[in-house]
Amino acid sequence: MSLTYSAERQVAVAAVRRACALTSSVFNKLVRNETLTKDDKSPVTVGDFAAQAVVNTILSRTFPHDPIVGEEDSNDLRADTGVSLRERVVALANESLTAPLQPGEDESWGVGPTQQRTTEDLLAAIDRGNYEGGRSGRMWTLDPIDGTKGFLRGEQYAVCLALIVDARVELGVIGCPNLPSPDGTRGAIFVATRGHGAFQLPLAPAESLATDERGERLRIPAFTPETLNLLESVEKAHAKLSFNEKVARLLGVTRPPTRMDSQAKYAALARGDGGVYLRMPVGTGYKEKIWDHAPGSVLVEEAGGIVSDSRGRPLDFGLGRTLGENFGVVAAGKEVHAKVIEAIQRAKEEEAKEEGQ
Ligand SMILES: Nc1ncnc2c1ncn2[C@@H]1O[C@H](COP(=O)(O)O)[C@@H](O)[C@H]1OP(=O)(O)O
Ligand SMILES: [Mg+2]
Ligand SMILES: [Mg+2]
Ligand SMILES: [Mg+2]
Repeated sequence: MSLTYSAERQVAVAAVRRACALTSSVFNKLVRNETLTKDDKSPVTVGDFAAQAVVNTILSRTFPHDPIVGEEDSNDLRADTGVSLRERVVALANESLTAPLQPGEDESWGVGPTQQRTTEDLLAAIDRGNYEGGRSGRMWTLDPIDGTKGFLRGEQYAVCLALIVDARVELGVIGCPNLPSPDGTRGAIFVATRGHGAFQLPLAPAESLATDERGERLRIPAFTPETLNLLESVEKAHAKLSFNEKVARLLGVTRPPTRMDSQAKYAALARGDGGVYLRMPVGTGYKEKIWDHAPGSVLVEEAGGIVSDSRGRPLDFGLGRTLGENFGVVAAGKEVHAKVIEAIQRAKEEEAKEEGQ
């Protein structure tokens, strides 16, 4: 029987919940000059930095020896001579960390409010995320705001955390503050432990909720070509959407794709809102990051699906901070997955013919 990782699950869920509350409140107050552009031209906000400081601080209290592969680092904040960005991050992180005990939190796992931290403590906490990754041992991987562009548009984004042991993802937690539910509310948290299923929990649990709540179990349903549709990026620079169109046609898909930012796509797939997550490289040599796929992959696998690259090879989380040689990502229920891999081959042949003309 596989390990249940109960302590890790409790701590990870609590950390993601606190970070989601933080990012939601930041969005409502965000001003233009609280966003920086990183060297790779992608945006990062005070919310990304503060959420990474909060999650890493919470993880490090219970698991002080676990390394963390986090997306952000503190270099730009330290270099910020205007002080304002840095101080905003510190204030936001402290507000989140010192907030009273939340429903669903269990102090016996070392989860709950902490003391105020200094600026240096919090910058160091962000930099706990600088682990290079690798094939052996335990490590966490964190994307404090996955889909920053979606976050800035007020659309989908996710706070994503996973525990990887010997290159295998054992636990994944995805907080989606803006994901709509059929009952008209917004926000949900998704949790999967390898061998123990995928679950959806309320983002803000009711006061009465027991601390060992398991939530609603998720299973990917069966699809026909009529009910199937693709889940894909909003940003054209992140995935080759013209290729997705070919694959959809070859699969006989008639419904339009659902475009959403972030690993909310994996969450939607796990609960049956869309049948295929397809992400093909745009050809710029960008290497996918482990924090962009680790929690989503265990969630979909535990909901009965398969996650691979576009050639059908498993994603390799043991190569460092990136997925290395994996080419694209395909996630879907078992039957659909095999058909998608086949359709990708045919779409590639079509593309080669078109280019040869
Ligand atoms: N050039 C790129 N190609 C593919 N993905 C990228 C690229 N630049 C950033 N990303 C990351 O892709 C993910 C978003 O993909 P999607 O379009 O599916 O939402 C994010 O993790 C985003 O980082 P970030 O976490 O900084 O938002
Ligand atoms: Mg980013
Ligand atoms: Mg990301
Ligand atoms: Mg991010």
